[in-house]
Amino acid sequence: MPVLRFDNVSKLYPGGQPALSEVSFAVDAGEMLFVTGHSGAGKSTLLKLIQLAERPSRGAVLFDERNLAKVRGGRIAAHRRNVGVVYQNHQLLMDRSVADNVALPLVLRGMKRAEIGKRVRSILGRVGLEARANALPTQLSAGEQQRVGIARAVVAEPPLLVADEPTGNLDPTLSAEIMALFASLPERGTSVLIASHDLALVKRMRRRVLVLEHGRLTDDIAPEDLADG
Ligand SMILES: Nc1ncnc2c1ncn2[C@@H]1O[C@H](COP(=O)(O)OP(=O)(O)OP(=O)(O)O)[C@@H](O)[C@H]1O
Repeated sequence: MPVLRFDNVSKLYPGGQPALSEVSFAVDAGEMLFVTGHSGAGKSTLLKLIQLAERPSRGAVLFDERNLAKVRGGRIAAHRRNVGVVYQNHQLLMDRSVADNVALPLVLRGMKRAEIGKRVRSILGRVGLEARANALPTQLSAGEQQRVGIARAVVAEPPLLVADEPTGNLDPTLSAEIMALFASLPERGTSVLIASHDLALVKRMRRRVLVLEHGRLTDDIAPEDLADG
């Protein structure tokens, strides 16, 4: 069963060209894929619809086959807990330790302290930051800060992780490392959808690629059909 499905989705912002036009695709549980396209193609809008930061003008976004149009009011927060988000500038709390930042989604769920400590240590180990648990984000490099952002997004094991230009501020070596970290997530059951304009980087990952052009989904490329380059 798909974890996420776009069914003929269009999005028009007031006074503008359509940001998305009749977009349809499905994401299976445990799948990792990319959405790529030039600036303004509609990538961020697509991710915002998944997080209910925006609503479609036409068509439906389905999460676990439930139409998100029906998710309103207090249930929006519950939906957002099912979608881990990684931002380009990671949006960490700069006056809180690495461990506190990563613990946040678990604290919001009301988890017991001992369990939170255990989970935070485990995820920091997986992203290679166990020795930096008590550091402040400002004491970390840009790549390490993004690792904290990823750890925070996946610590509660959401069924879906979305990332908007997660390597936008990183050099090519660090970008490849961060992408490899994302690639290790689906085997734990989390589906991963990453928006990036860096087609060369995306192609190297050998995963499914959705291509947006002026809001239209013009290609849905299987890994085996990706050309080198
Ligand atoms: N809040 C908004 N109000 C009006 N127009 C918007 C709004 N957000 C985005 N748009 C327009 O919708 C289109 C798609 O924007 P979107 O941010 O989704 O593209 P993108 O592919 O993520 O671009 P980038 O790579 O530059 O972030 C653009 O023409 C943009 O100007």
